[in-house]
Amino acid sequence: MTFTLDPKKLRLGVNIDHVATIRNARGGMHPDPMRAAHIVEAAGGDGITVHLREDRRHIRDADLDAIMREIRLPINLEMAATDEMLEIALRHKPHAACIVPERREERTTEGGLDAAGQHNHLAPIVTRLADAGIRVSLFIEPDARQIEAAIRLKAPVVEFHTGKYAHAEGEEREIELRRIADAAALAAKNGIEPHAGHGLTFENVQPIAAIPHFAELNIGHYLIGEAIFIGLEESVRKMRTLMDLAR
Ligand SMILES: CC(=O)[C@@H](O)[C@H](O)COP(=O)(O)O
Ligand SMILES: NCC(=O)COP(=O)(O)O
Repeated sequence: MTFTLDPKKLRLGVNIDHVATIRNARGGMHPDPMRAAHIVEAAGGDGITVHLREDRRHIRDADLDAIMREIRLPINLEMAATDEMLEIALRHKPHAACIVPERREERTTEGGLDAAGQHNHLAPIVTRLADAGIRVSLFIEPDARQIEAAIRLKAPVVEFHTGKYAHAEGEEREIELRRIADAAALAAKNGIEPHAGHGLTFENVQPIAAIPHFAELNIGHYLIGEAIFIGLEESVRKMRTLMDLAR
């Protein structure tokens, strides 16, 4: 399926991985990530993000099959740069594939991809995804060296890892925010569409959403956590409103 994206809109991609985390804690089918994807669609989310981890700790292959079959929103598949994940992406042909670093023992994605250090490994993967019509994104740190590597790799999109910003406070947070804003400007100047994500919440999203170059934010863990208290529809709608107010 092809999508026409509104260049003026800051899109909200909702990462539904952690619905599967809760399901997997007990086995069985509840709560179903597909139901979450349908609610996101109804609540005004612009896309669904899933990270099919190598260890399948949350989203599994059958979830991806169902999402690709039934959901009418653009799907952003986060994937490690491995042969297995490349084969899965080429089989499903999602709207976008975001290449992320993965370490089996990490609790969550701890930083950006070393696109500069892994050029030779990443180049054929980026090319094969792009040749299949998949919009390739690289999940990188907001760092000029990594943006230059993305330019060399001809990636049309980068997603800046906002984890350091999300965990910082006071002056340190301001420094991280400036780093992200400068990186977004540099990417945009070089024809790369900047996205951002990781660790974003109702409290910290607005300064990121206010950065004019950003076209998309991908947010998951917090939205699913808040859904326990206010419902998923309200959680997505509230994030959407905060993002719109920041623009
Ligand atoms: C790349 C990234 O930031 C997302 O994949 C998100 O963090 C998903 O959750 P896990 O890190 O728990 O897989
Ligand atoms: N790429 C970031 C993402 O998909 C969501 O990260 P988080 O909001 O779950 O931390």
